[in-house]
Amino acid sequence: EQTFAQQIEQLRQTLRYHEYQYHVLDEPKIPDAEYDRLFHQLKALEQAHPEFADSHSPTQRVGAKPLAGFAQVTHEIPMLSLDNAFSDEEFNAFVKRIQDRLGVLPEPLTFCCEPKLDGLAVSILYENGVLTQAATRGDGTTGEDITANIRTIRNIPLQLLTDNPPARLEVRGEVFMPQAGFEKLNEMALAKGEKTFANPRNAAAGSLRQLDPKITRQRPLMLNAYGIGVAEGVLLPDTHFARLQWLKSIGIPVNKEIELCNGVENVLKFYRTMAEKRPHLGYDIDGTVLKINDIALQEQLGFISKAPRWAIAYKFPAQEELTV
Ligand SMILES: Cc1ccc2cc(C(N)=O)cc(O)c2n1
Repeated sequence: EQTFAQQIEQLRQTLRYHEYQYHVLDEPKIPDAEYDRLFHQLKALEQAHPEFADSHSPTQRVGAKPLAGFAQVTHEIPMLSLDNAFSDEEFNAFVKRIQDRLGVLPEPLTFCCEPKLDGLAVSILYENGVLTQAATRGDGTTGEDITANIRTIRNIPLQLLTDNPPARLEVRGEVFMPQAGFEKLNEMALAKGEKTFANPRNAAAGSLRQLDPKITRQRPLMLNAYGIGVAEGVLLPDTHFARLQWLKSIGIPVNKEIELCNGVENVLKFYRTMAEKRPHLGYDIDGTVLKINDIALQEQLGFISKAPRWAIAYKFPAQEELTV
C-alpha cells in the first residue's frame, strides 16, 4: 500500500520517463491516451494533496500569470553567432585557415555536422538538475528572461534524467516551430481574424515573446540542443558529438540528423545530402553547421571577435520567399 507521497513521486518519475521516450528517443512505450491518463491522475493527486506541491513536477508547465515585461539576463559565456560560407570554395577556405593556424592537424580532420535549424537560439540553465532559468540569445551578451515560456515547451525537461546532475549546466539550443504546427497555427489565426505569421521562425519568435505563458503553451514549439555553455560539477566529454550524446542521455532533445564526418569530402557530401532532405524534414533549416569535433582543437582555435574560428554555417542559397 503506497502513501500519497509515494504515489505522487512514482507518477512523476513515470511521466518523466515517458516524456524522455517520446520527445528525446522518439520511441514512445505507451499510447498518448495512457500518458494523458497518468498525467491527469498526477494532477488530481497534487490538487488533492497540495502539501506535496513541487514546481518541478511534470504538471507544472504553465506559469501562473502573464508577465508585465521580460527581465534581462547576462550570459556568463557570450552566445556568439556563426561565420557563414556560401560555396564549397568558402568552406575550403575556412578549413585552410584552420590548417594554417593549427599547423599539424589530425588526418582526417573530424567534423560534427548538423542541420542549421531556422529558429531562435536560447540558453536554458539547470541547477542541480532542475530548470531554473531560460533566456533568448539577444545581442549575444544580454538576452530576455523567457523562463516561464520555455517551461511550456513539451520536449524541454523540467528536470534532468540523471541521479547525479551537474551543479550547473547551461544547455544552448534552437527553439523552432515545425511546418505542420505553423500551418495549423496560421489557419486558426485566419479563422479568428487574427494576424498570421510570415514563416515558422517568426511564429517561434512571436510565441517566445508572449508575456502570457498560457498563450505560448498553445504554440507547437520544440527545442533541439546544439551545445553547452556553463558547466559546473561535471566532467564533460572531450568531443562535441559525445557532448551532444551526453545531453541526449540526460533528457535533452538533440537533432537526429547530426553526424560525424571525416575529412572535407564527407562534410561536403553531408551538406548536399541535407540539401536533398531539406524539403522533407518537416521543419525549416537554412543550411548546415559544421564544427571541429575535438574540443581541445576548438579551444586552440578560439573565436574571432564575434564568431568561433572552429565552426562555420554553410548556408543554402536563399529560398524564394514563400508567400503565405
Ligand atoms: C556555436 C553555435 C552557434 C549557433 C548555432 C546555431 C545552430 C542552429 N541554428 O541549428 C546550431 C549550432 O550548432 C550552433 N552553434
